[in-house]
Amino acid sequence: EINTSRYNEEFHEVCKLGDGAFGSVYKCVHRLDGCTYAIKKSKTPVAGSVYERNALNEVYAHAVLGKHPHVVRYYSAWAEEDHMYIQNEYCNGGSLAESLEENRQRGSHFSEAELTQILYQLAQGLRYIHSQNLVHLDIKPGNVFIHRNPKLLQSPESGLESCEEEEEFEEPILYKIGDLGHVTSMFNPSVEDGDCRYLANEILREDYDHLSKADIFSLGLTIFELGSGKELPKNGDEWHAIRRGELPILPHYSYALNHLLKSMVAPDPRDRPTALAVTQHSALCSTGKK
Ligand SMILES: Cn1cc(CCO)c2c3c(c(-c4ccccc4Cl)cc21)C(=O)NC3=O
Repeated sequence: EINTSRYNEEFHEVCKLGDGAFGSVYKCVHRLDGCTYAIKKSKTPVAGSVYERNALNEVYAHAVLGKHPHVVRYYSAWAEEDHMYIQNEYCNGGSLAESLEENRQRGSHFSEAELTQILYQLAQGLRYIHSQNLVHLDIKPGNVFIHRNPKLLQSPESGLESCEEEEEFEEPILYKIGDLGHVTSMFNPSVEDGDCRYLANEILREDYDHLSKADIFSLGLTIFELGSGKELPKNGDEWHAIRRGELPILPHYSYALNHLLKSMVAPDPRDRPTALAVTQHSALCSTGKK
């Protein structure tokens, strides 16, 4: 029978979700369990190349980072017909990069409540990754995927009370850290620079003594970008000004949130808060967490 590949046998391909240097990602339905997954299909990397190391890092990281509400879940990986496949949890709400683009086109921006909710959830995800002595090293809007919980998006009067007890305390919208291709060990790192717009200066200078704080820096700039709606610089004077700690104030948001973001992008990584400290910050006290 033609195409006796695991991919075609086990999955029905619904549509392409994205393309990139890495390969292509497809939305697929598993023929047996009926669930929807995101499957990345990439060319088998050349043995011994940085691509192979990244591909293996990604699978090792997913295998270690089991189940967490704010990290995209991994199910399986396999190789066949000169391609590598990784089967991940499908998040139905797109990425934060798409949300950012929509806001730019509509001229709208996230509310303080939305920003603090995103920051709180992603800081929880980083707390978990760092607790496994791993670092992500490519936190950015394009690597944060959104999952809208349809059951919980209804308004309260529409029979919400009918659902299970614990569901009532779930967040209707979940933000999940994805794309673990740059993940490496906190203490025995093989660092592959992430997107330069979100890259901490010390990483560029190959100072890997505080890698978890590079993730905090990237998260701070990610939230700043969502709040400002403006493109972040890739290089030049503006890029260096931010790395000197000169972060513009976001007028639509509270002093507390602006102060927290400024501390997250402090020039000295030791001055930046840990992921745990971010989740406990006063700026996230009311709206940020349940
Ligand atoms: C481009 N693109 C769009 C989506 C759907 C967002 O609503 C997406 C996903 C993933 C990934 C992904 C990223 C990096 C590695 C592997 C995968 Cl499957 C890429 C995705 C992933 O792991 N889970 C996704 O939902």
